[in-house]
Amino acid sequence: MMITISNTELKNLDIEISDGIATITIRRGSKLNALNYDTIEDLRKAMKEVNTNSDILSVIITGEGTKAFAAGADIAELAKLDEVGAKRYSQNGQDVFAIIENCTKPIIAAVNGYALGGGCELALACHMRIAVEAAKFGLPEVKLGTLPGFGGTQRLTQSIGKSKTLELIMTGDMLSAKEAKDLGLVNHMVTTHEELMNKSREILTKISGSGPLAIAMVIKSVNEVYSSDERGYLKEARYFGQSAGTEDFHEGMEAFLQKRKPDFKGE
Ligand SMILES: C/C=C/C(=O)SCCNC(=O)CCNC(=O)[C@H](O)C(C)(C)COP(=O)(O)OP(=O)(O)OC[C@H]1O[C@@H](n2cnc3c(N)ncnc32)[C@H](O)[C@@H]1OP(=O)(O)O
Repeated sequence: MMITISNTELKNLDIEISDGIATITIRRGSKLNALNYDTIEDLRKAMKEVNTNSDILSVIITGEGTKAFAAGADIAELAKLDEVGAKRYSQNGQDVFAIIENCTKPIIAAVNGYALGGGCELALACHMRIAVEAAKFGLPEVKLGTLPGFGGTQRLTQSIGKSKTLELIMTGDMLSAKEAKDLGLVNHMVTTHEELMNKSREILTKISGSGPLAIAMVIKSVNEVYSSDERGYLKEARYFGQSAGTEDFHEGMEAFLQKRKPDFKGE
Protein backbone atom coordinates (compact mmCIF):
# COMPACT_ATOMS: atom_id res chain seq x y z
CA MET A 1 0.00 0.00 0.00
CA MET A 2 1.25 3.45 -0.83
CA ILE A 3 0.95 6.10 1.88
CA THR A 4 1.78 9.70 1.13
CA ILE A 5 2.74 11.85 4.07
CA SER A 6 1.30 15.25 3.37
CA ASN A 7 3.39 17.18 5.83
CA THR A 8 2.76 20.86 5.17
CA GLU A 9 5.92 21.66 7.11
CA LEU A 10 8.05 20.18 4.31
CA LYS A 11 8.83 22.88 1.73
CA ASN A 12 11.07 21.15 -0.80
CA LEU A 13 10.77 17.43 -0.04
CA ASP A 14 8.16 14.75 -0.03
CA ILE A 15 8.11 11.36 1.62
CA GLU A 16 6.22 8.40 0.23
CA ILE A 17 6.01 5.09 2.06
CA SER A 18 5.43 1.86 0.21
CA ASP A 19 6.10 -1.66 1.54
CA GLY A 20 8.11 -0.27 4.46
CA ILE A 21 10.39 1.81 2.22
CA ALA A 22 10.23 5.60 2.60
CA THR A 23 11.24 7.43 -0.56
CA ILE A 24 12.40 10.96 0.20
CA THR A 25 12.45 13.09 -2.95
CA ILE A 26 14.13 16.49 -3.10
CA ARG A 27 11.87 18.79 -5.13
CA ARG A 28 13.73 21.89 -6.33
CA GLY A 29 14.11 20.82 -9.92
CA SER A 30 14.35 24.35 -11.32
CA LYS A 31 17.54 24.83 -9.23
CA LEU A 32 18.84 21.32 -9.90
CA ASN A 33 17.67 20.33 -6.40
CA ALA A 34 20.27 22.65 -4.79
CA LEU A 35 20.16 22.27 -1.02
CA ASN A 36 19.07 25.59 0.40
CA TYR A 37 18.61 26.03 4.15
CA ASP A 38 14.91 25.08 4.00
CA THR A 39 15.71 21.84 2.17
CA ILE A 40 18.36 20.90 4.75
CA GLU A 41 15.78 21.53 7.49
CA ASP A 42 13.26 19.45 5.51
CA LEU A 43 15.79 16.62 5.53
CA ARG A 44 16.10 16.99 9.30
CA LYS A 45 12.31 16.72 9.68
CA ALA A 46 12.10 13.81 7.25
CA MET A 47 14.75 11.95 9.25
CA LYS A 48 12.76 12.56 12.44
CA GLU A 49 9.80 10.89 10.71
CA VAL A 50 12.04 8.00 9.58
CA ASN A 51 13.41 7.50 13.09
CA THR A 52 10.02 7.58 14.82
CA ASN A 53 7.63 5.97 12.32
CA SER A 54 7.56 2.20 12.82
CA ASP A 55 5.99 1.71 9.36
CA ILE A 56 9.34 2.83 7.88
CA LEU A 57 11.95 0.06 7.69
CA SER A 58 14.35 1.63 5.21
CA VAL A 59 14.86 4.73 3.08
CA ILE A 60 15.69 5.88 -0.45
CA ILE A 61 16.83 9.48 -0.93
CA THR A 62 16.62 10.81 -4.49
CA GLY A 63 16.09 14.00 -6.46
CA GLU A 64 13.20 14.96 -8.71
CA GLY A 65 13.68 14.83 -12.46
CA THR A 66 16.38 13.20 -14.49
CA LYS A 67 19.08 15.87 -14.36
CA ALA A 68 20.17 16.22 -10.74
CA PHE A 69 20.23 14.38 -7.44
CA ALA A 70 21.39 17.69 -5.91
CA ALA A 71 23.81 20.19 -7.46
CA GLY A 72 25.18 21.29 -4.09
CA ALA A 73 24.39 23.76 -1.38
CA ASP A 74 22.47 26.77 -2.70
CA ILE A 75 25.10 29.15 -4.05
CA ALA A 76 22.74 32.16 -3.91
CA GLU A 77 22.45 31.58 -0.15
CA LEU A 78 26.16 30.92 0.34
CA ALA A 79 27.01 34.19 -1.43
CA LYS A 80 25.34 36.14 1.40
CA LEU A 81 27.21 34.47 4.28
CA ASP A 82 29.94 35.98 6.43
CA GLU A 83 32.52 33.95 8.36
CA VAL A 84 30.28 33.23 11.35
CA GLY A 85 27.25 32.43 9.21
CA ALA A 86 29.21 30.14 6.91
CA LYS A 87 30.67 28.16 9.81
CA ARG A 88 27.16 27.77 11.24
CA TYR A 89 25.77 26.79 7.81
CA SER A 90 28.45 24.13 7.49
CA GLN A 91 27.88 22.77 10.99
CA ASN A 92 24.12 22.67 10.43
CA GLY A 93 24.56 20.62 7.23
CA GLN A 94 27.11 18.37 8.94
CA ASP A 95 24.64 17.82 11.78
CA VAL A 96 21.77 16.75 9.48
CA PHE A 97 24.05 14.51 7.40
CA ALA A 98 25.33 12.85 10.62
CA ILE A 99 21.69 12.06 11.49
CA ILE A 100 21.39 10.33 8.10
CA GLU A 101 24.67 8.44 8.51
CA ASN A 102 23.77 7.30 12.02
CA CYS A 103 20.19 6.28 11.22
CA THR A 104 19.80 2.62 12.17
CA LYS A 105 17.47 1.94 9.23
CA PRO A 106 19.33 1.38 5.93
CA ILE A 107 19.45 4.39 3.59
CA ILE A 108 20.28 4.27 -0.12
CA ALA A 109 21.05 7.36 -2.19
CA ALA A 110 19.41 6.75 -5.58
CA VAL A 111 21.58 9.13 -7.60
CA ASN A 112 19.53 10.20 -10.61
CA GLY A 113 21.88 12.86 -12.04
CA TYR A 114 24.41 15.43 -10.80
CA ALA A 115 25.58 14.83 -7.22
CA LEU A 116 27.86 17.81 -6.71
CA GLY A 117 29.16 19.60 -3.62
CA GLY A 118 26.57 19.25 -0.85
CA GLY A 119 24.65 16.83 -3.11
CA CYS A 120 27.66 14.51 -3.31
CA GLU A 121 28.11 14.94 0.46
CA LEU A 122 24.47 13.93 0.98
CA ALA A 123 25.00 10.80 -1.13
CA LEU A 124 28.17 10.04 0.86
CA ALA A 125 26.25 10.29 4.16
CA CYS A 126 23.83 7.57 2.98
CA HIS A 127 24.76 3.93 3.63
CA MET A 128 24.90 2.96 -0.07
CA ARG A 129 24.79 4.67 -3.45
CA ILE A 130 23.08 3.39 -6.61
CA ALA A 131 23.53 5.61 -9.66
CA VAL A 132 22.26 5.94 -13.19
CA GLU A 133 24.95 5.78 -15.86
CA ALA A 134 24.49 9.49 -16.61
CA ALA A 135 25.08 10.58 -12.98
CA LYS A 136 28.08 12.74 -12.18
CA PHE A 137 29.85 13.05 -8.83
CA GLY A 138 32.15 15.81 -7.64
CA LEU A 139 33.17 18.26 -4.95
CA PRO A 140 33.82 21.39 -7.09
CA GLU A 141 33.80 23.92 -4.21
CA VAL A 142 37.35 25.16 -4.92
CA LYS A 143 36.00 26.58 -8.16
CA LEU A 144 33.79 28.78 -5.97
CA GLY A 145 36.68 29.80 -3.70
CA THR A 146 35.79 27.46 -0.86
CA LEU A 147 35.95 23.81 0.21
CA PRO A 148 33.38 21.11 0.93
CA GLY A 149 31.57 21.93 4.17
CA PHE A 150 29.03 19.17 4.78
CA GLY A 151 31.52 16.44 5.70
CA GLY A 152 32.82 15.76 2.18
CA THR A 153 36.52 16.08 3.04
CA GLN A 154 36.02 13.35 5.64
CA ARG A 155 33.57 10.94 4.01
CA LEU A 156 35.08 11.02 0.52
CA THR A 157 38.45 10.14 2.06
CA GLN A 158 36.80 7.29 3.99
CA SER A 159 35.20 6.09 0.77
CA ILE A 160 37.96 6.33 -1.88
CA GLY A 161 41.17 7.11 0.04
CA LYS A 162 43.33 10.18 0.50
CA SER A 163 45.14 10.40 -2.81
CA LYS A 164 42.09 10.26 -5.09
CA THR A 165 40.13 12.51 -2.69
CA LEU A 166 42.80 15.20 -2.82
CA GLU A 167 42.89 15.01 -6.61
CA LEU A 168 39.11 15.27 -6.92
CA ILE A 169 38.67 18.10 -4.44
CA MET A 170 41.66 20.13 -5.62
CA THR A 171 40.81 19.82 -9.32
CA GLY A 172 37.05 20.10 -8.75
CA ASP A 173 36.68 17.47 -11.51
CA MET A 174 33.55 15.36 -11.87
CA LEU A 175 33.52 11.56 -11.92
CA SER A 176 31.23 9.61 -14.20
CA ALA A 177 29.06 6.97 -12.52
CA LYS A 178 31.33 4.30 -14.01
CA GLU A 179 34.45 5.95 -12.54
CA ALA A 180 32.69 6.37 -9.21
CA LYS A 181 31.74 2.69 -9.25
CA ASP A 182 35.30 1.63 -10.11
CA LEU A 183 36.53 3.66 -7.11
CA GLY A 184 33.99 2.06 -4.75
CA LEU A 185 32.02 5.25 -4.22
CA VAL A 186 29.00 3.79 -6.04
CA ASN A 187 27.68 0.33 -5.16
CA HIS A 188 25.75 -0.33 -8.37
CA MET A 189 25.29 1.46 -11.68
CA VAL A 190 22.10 1.09 -13.72
CA THR A 191 20.96 2.49 -17.05
CA THR A 192 17.50 3.92 -16.56
CA HIS A 193 15.67 5.80 -13.82
CA GLU A 194 13.19 2.96 -13.54
CA GLU A 195 16.07 0.54 -12.92
CA LEU A 196 17.49 2.97 -10.36
CA MET A 197 14.39 2.79 -8.18
CA ASN A 198 13.90 -0.94 -8.80
CA LYS A 199 17.49 -1.80 -7.84
CA SER A 200 17.30 0.39 -4.72
CA ARG A 201 14.03 -1.26 -3.65
CA GLU A 202 15.37 -4.74 -4.44
CA ILE A 203 18.37 -4.25 -2.12
CA LEU A 204 16.28 -2.74 0.68
CA THR A 205 13.69 -5.52 0.38
CA LYS A 206 16.45 -8.11 0.66
CA ILE A 207 17.80 -6.35 3.78
CA SER A 208 14.34 -6.22 5.35
CA GLY A 209 14.21 -10.03 5.20
CA SER A 210 16.76 -10.03 8.04
CA GLY A 211 16.21 -8.86 11.60
CA PRO A 212 16.08 -5.06 11.99
CA LEU A 213 17.96 -5.23 15.30
CA ALA A 214 20.90 -7.02 13.68
CA ILE A 215 20.86 -4.56 10.75
CA ALA A 216 20.90 -1.62 13.19
CA MET A 217 23.87 -3.17 14.99
CA VAL A 218 25.70 -3.62 11.67
CA ILE A 219 25.25 0.08 10.82
CA LYS A 220 26.38 1.17 14.29
CA SER A 221 29.41 -1.15 14.27
CA VAL A 222 30.59 -0.12 10.80
CA ASN A 223 30.07 3.58 11.59
CA GLU A 224 32.17 3.12 14.72
CA VAL A 225 35.25 2.54 12.53
CA TYR A 226 35.14 6.24 11.63
CA SER A 227 33.52 7.82 14.67
CA SER A 228 36.42 8.08 17.11
CA ASP A 229 37.68 11.40 15.84
CA GLU A 230 35.38 14.35 15.10
CA ARG A 231 38.22 16.85 14.66
CA GLY A 232 38.17 16.59 10.87
CA TYR A 233 34.54 17.74 10.73
CA LEU A 234 35.24 20.59 13.15
CA LYS A 235 38.21 21.73 11.07
CA GLU A 236 36.23 21.49 7.84
CA ALA A 237 33.49 23.73 9.30
CA ARG A 238 36.08 26.17 10.67
CA TYR A 239 37.84 26.43 7.28
CA PHE A 240 34.51 26.74 5.47
CA GLY A 241 33.73 29.69 7.76
CA GLN A 242 37.18 31.18 7.27
CA SER A 243 36.87 30.90 3.50
CA ALA A 244 33.74 33.07 3.63
CA GLY A 245 35.93 35.84 5.03
CA THR A 246 37.97 35.91 1.82
CA GLU A 247 37.38 37.93 -1.35
CA ASP A 248 37.88 34.74 -3.39
CA PHE A 249 34.79 33.16 -1.78
CA HIS A 250 32.54 36.06 -2.75
CA GLU A 251 34.14 36.34 -6.20
CA GLY A 252 33.60 32.59 -6.77
CA MET A 253 29.95 32.65 -5.70
CA GLU A 254 29.12 35.87 -7.60
CA ALA A 255 30.87 34.59 -10.73
CA PHE A 256 28.69 31.43 -10.70
CA LEU A 257 25.52 33.46 -10.22
CA GLN A 258 26.52 35.89 -12.98
CA LYS A 259 27.44 32.93 -15.25
CA ARG A 260 31.04 34.11 -15.77
CA LYS A 261 34.54 32.86 -14.95
CA PRO A 262 35.85 33.81 -11.49
CA ASP A 263 38.93 35.99 -11.13
CA PHE A 264 40.61 34.67 -7.98
CA LYS A 265 43.27 36.87 -6.36
CA GLY A 266 44.28 34.72 -3.40
CA GLU A 267 42.91 37.33 -1.01
C1 LIG B 1 28.84 23.13 1.97
C2 LIG B 1 28.51 22.85 0.57
C3 LIG B 1 28.92 23.70 -0.42
C4 LIG B 1 28.48 23.50 -1.81
O1 LIG B 1 27.81 22.54 -2.14
S1 LIG B 1 28.90 24.71 -2.93
C5 LIG B 1 28.08 24.22 -4.43
C6 LIG B 1 28.78 23.10 -5.16
N1 LIG B 1 28.12 22.82 -6.41
C7 LIG B 1 28.48 23.37 -7.57
O2 LIG B 1 29.42 24.15 -7.64
C8 LIG B 1 27.67 23.01 -8.79
C9 LIG B 1 26.93 24.22 -9.30
N2 LIG B 1 26.18 23.94 -10.51
C10 LIG B 1 26.76 23.77 -11.71
O3 LIG B 1 27.96 23.78 -11.86
C11 LIG B 1 25.85 23.60 -12.89
O4 LIG B 1 24.57 24.01 -12.51
C12 LIG B 1 25.76 22.16 -13.42
C13 LIG B 1 27.12 21.75 -14.02
C14 LIG B 1 25.35 21.18 -12.33
C15 LIG B 1 24.67 22.11 -14.55
O5 LIG B 1 24.91 23.10 -15.49
P1 LIG B 1 23.74 23.55 -16.51
O6 LIG B 1 23.18 22.34 -17.16
O7 LIG B 1 24.34 24.59 -17.42
O8 LIG B 1 22.60 24.16 -15.62
P2 LIG B 1 22.57 25.62 -14.92
O9 LIG B 1 21.98 26.60 -15.85
O10 LIG B 1 23.90 25.95 -14.34
O11 LIG B 1 21.56 25.33 -13.67
C16 LIG B 1 20.16 25.39 -13.80
C17 LIG B 1 19.64 26.34 -12.71
O12 LIG B 1 20.03 25.77 -11.45
C18 LIG B 1 20.78 26.73 -10.73
N3 LIG B 1 21.78 26.03 -9.90
C19 LIG B 1 22.53 24.97 -10.24
N4 LIG B 1 23.30 24.60 -9.21
C20 LIG B 1 23.02 25.46 -8.20
C21 LIG B 1 23.50 25.59 -6.87
N5 LIG B 1 24.41 24.75 -6.36
N6 LIG B 1 23.00 26.58 -6.11
C22 LIG B 1 22.06 27.43 -6.60
N7 LIG B 1 21.57 27.35 -7.87
C23 LIG B 1 22.05 26.37 -8.64
C24 LIG B 1 21.44 27.61 -11.78
O13 LIG B 1 21.84 28.86 -11.23
C25 LIG B 1 20.33 27.72 -12.78
O14 LIG B 1 19.39 28.65 -12.28
P3 LIG B 1 18.74 29.75 -13.30
O15 LIG B 1 17.99 28.93 -14.31
O16 LIG B 1 17.85 30.57 -12.43
O17 LIG B 1 19.87 30.50 -13.92
